[in-house]
Amino acid sequence: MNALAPSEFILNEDDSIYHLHLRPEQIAPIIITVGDPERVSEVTKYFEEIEFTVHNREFKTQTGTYNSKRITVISTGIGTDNIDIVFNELDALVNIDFNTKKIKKELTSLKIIRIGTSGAVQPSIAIDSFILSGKAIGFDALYHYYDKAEPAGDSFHEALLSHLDLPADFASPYVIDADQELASVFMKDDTFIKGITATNVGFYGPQGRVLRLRLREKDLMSKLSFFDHHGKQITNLEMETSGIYAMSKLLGHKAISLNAILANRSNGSFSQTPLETVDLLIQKTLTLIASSF
Ligand SMILES: O=P(O)(O)O[C@H]1O[C@H](CO)[C@@H](O)[C@H]1O
Ligand SMILES: O=c1cc[nH]c(=O)[nH]1
Repeated sequence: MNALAPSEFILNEDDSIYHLHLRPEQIAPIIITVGDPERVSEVTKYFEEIEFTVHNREFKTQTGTYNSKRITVISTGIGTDNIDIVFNELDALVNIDFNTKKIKKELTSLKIIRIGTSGAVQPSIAIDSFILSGKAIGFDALYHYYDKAEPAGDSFHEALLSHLDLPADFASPYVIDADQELASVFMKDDTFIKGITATNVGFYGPQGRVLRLRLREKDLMSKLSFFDHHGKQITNLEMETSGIYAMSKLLGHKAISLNAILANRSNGSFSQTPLETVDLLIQKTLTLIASSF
């Protein structure tokens, strides 16, 4: 194959990749993603060693060692548009040769774990609990831009589309599963609830929040909470998981998303201890990584 053109595979003057500002040797095989750049050091404060800190725009990265395992922690900022950048560039860091600018023959598969915050849509899900997204429903359009082998008719997806019956000018929601192997490692800890996560394209209107603007699809939140396909219900809302699952599936990486439930939209409540809840999820995640990989 030809070398990738400088307009497609973009390197900075120091030969780091365009947005993340990272070089291939700076990436570990285990990646933790967080939304908030401030959360990166909340994870790495538990590391024995931090090799470096690189920060460009919303993308802050630290690689270090926890319990002798090399781990990279990176912030994605908010939204699946950022996920497109982070995942293409993380993949390029391991699967494109930075000298020849060609795709490597032997591809590397990363283990990727998101530690995020989220709002529950079912009344039974307690504030400050933890959900592992077994499936993600993408209300964003990211997955539609990439060529893929279409899955054979999935009855869950078909039932969801017909239940939601969205206007034709909304993106058509897509559904992608978590990596089963990684999910089973984390489900060994019975504090995780296995859920179905809706990833929305905004925090306000797209998640049914009304401040000053009125909504077009006024009953979208109740449609999400009442959807039931043979006992499978949508549990929570956030803004990155579908993109993470889509890009990981397309690129051959293994991903799971862990959600600290800070809001419950069905009863209007919000966590009294958001920082402590996220910290507990961080500690649980690091312990499971250390004991399982
Ligand atoms: O806490 P993070 O990881 O950013 O996740 C959630 O919080 C943000 C909204 O407040 C969105 O990014 C949503 O996905
Ligand atoms: O309600 C919530 C809480 C956290 N993150 C979201 O995207 N929504």
